[in-house]
Amino acid sequence: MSILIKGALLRGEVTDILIEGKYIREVGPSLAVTADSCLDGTGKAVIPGFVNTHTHAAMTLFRGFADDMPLMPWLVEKIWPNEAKLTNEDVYWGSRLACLEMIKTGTTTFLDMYHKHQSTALAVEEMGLRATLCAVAFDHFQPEKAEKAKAYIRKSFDDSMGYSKRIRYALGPHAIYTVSGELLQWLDEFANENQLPLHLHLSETATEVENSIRQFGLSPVRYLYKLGILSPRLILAHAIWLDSDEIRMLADHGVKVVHNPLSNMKLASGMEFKYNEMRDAGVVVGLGTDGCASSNNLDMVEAMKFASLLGKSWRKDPEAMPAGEMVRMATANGAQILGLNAGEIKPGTLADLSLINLKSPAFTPNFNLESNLVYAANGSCIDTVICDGKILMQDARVAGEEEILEKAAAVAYDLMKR
Ligand SMILES: CSC[C@H]1O[C@@H](n2cnc3c(O)ncnc32)[C@H](O)[C@@H]1O
Ligand SMILES: [Zn+2]
Repeated sequence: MSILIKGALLRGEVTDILIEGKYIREVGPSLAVTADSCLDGTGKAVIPGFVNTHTHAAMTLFRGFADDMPLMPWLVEKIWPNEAKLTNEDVYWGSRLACLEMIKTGTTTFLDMYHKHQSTALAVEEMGLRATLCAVAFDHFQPEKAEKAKAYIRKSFDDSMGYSKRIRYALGPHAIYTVSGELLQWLDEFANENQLPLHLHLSETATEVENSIRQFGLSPVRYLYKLGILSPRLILAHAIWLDSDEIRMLADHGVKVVHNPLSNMKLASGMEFKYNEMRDAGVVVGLGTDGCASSNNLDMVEAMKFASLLGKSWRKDPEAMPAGEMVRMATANGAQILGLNAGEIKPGTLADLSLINLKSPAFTPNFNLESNLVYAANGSCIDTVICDGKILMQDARVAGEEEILEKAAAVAYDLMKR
């Protein structure tokens, strides 16, 4: 199967793009080739698909359910009691809704940490996206729960899941306040043996850091260092409350970090994400939305804008976090974090890309595409999405979207009544 995109704007030039199978084969002006199908790129710009490197897809079911609260009361009083009631069917429809929202806003890949990840896998398989899905682990410092968590992880990776290569797996210990050091070390060893990423919430709030010092005698990154689990496989979400030595330790061990500006702002977890310091130290930083119960949507265009404006504001520096770096954080950096040959439009990379409709106020005039994308637009500018060489959305329409909206709303209302 081949697709020819004709006459789209790429890095300021009118360009053709030939996709063959899963890959971008050729990029250039007026390609003299034929293809099975042709997309008219006139009045459109092509960008790499966004890589959302931290979310909880099925939390779409909790959108608008528990707003205006700080992290721990929000989790303990509102979210966890309802997550305890989730069925596979709930997670499946919540994940289908998340995939729909991601496709409509130009995301082609996501890193997910959520319960019943096999149901998310089914949704991702059907919706055509690419994802790395964490098998999650909690033990709340109780040895019998740690044994159950280990058995769950072993079983998850024994079962042959039989999905396409678009779906990969990872381990998702929730946080250092819900997972014991012993279980974290076991998971790290399992991740090492099976070449899996390990994804963890860390240093999200000042209280988490204070508690870590009280409980373990060390700040969170130093605690992970002592446990011996800082490694290039480790992907940290949030990582707001870090000092300069901790940033150095992350860089030295090749640890990756994901910035979640909307959730950090809405839960008032912290503003001072030290992007410049991490970038300068050599830490690869990706961008995430977090789940819809804390960021309320999965729009990576909005996340780029919030990341940039928040970074400029707290530093009192308008030069901080410029648009071009935000686009890289949301695309190439995310692909690098997940070990994917994607995130750039060039021959040989995976055909994961979007077309922006430029015929809109946000892109008029279009002196600078990245500026308009980050500072003026939102995810509704996306017209066409291709993932793994397949068209998932054309003319801003995704097949079956009405049914997904209907079913996801029904399971969300039913969950709250249970
Ligand atoms: C291990 S399943 C994922 C778990 O994480 C919870 N969660 C969602 N957002 C956050 C956040 O910002 N910090 C910590 N934990 C979060 C989610 O509700 C699931 O229980
Ligand atoms: Zn999270």
